[in-house]
Amino acid sequence: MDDIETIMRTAPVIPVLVLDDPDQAVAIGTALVKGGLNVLEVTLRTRRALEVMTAMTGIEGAIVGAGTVLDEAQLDLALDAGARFIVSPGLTKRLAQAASARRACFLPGIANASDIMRGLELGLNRFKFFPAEASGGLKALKALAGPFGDVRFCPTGGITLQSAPEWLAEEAVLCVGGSWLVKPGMSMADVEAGARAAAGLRR
Ligand SMILES: O=C(O)C(=O)C[C@H](O)[C@H](O)COP(=O)(O)O
Repeated sequence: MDDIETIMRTAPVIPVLVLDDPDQAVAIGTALVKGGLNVLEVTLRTRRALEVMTAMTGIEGAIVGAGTVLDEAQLDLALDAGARFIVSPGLTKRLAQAASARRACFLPGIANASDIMRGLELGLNRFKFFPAEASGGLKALKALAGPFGDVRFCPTGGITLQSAPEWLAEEAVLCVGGSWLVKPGMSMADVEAGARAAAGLRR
């Protein structure tokens, strides 16, 4: 079975994907994996997101999870559609308990010390730091890492290929997430080249 730490350590960058066409999604996912980014977060923000995710689970080498999971119903739908991990922008007790009951690999979002403490009470210590730049950026992450020495993060929100290295240099950061890897109008060659650049970032 997967665990969230292993998934976070698989690649330095997790592409955050907003896709609505399963065929196009498979092409994009294949290009990302070819470029070296194996962990793919499919946000449940589009009408066909679950279908997209299921289609992408067939890509060889891909570890496909669901993002923007806001409640228990979405958690169940995502897991049933083949999600190997679940990302949420925030952390609620109900969602965390449902994820634990289903033994899901769960990466909830936190933005401050109280969020982290709530997560620790629920047995969690791997979090998405979201929205990373808007919540104070690297300065805030460094400050939060002080009192919570065993906690590790995947900062997401406002991060770019240019800013990713300084985040990844932090011991508390296992990977970063970002939507910059796939933007409308990009060719598959562009997606693959962008993935290769991101996959080459050092931690
Ligand atoms: O949909 C979710 O569940 C989210 O948490 C939001 C995404 O992670 C960010 O939108 C990605 O941030 P950008 O790279 O700045 O676009």
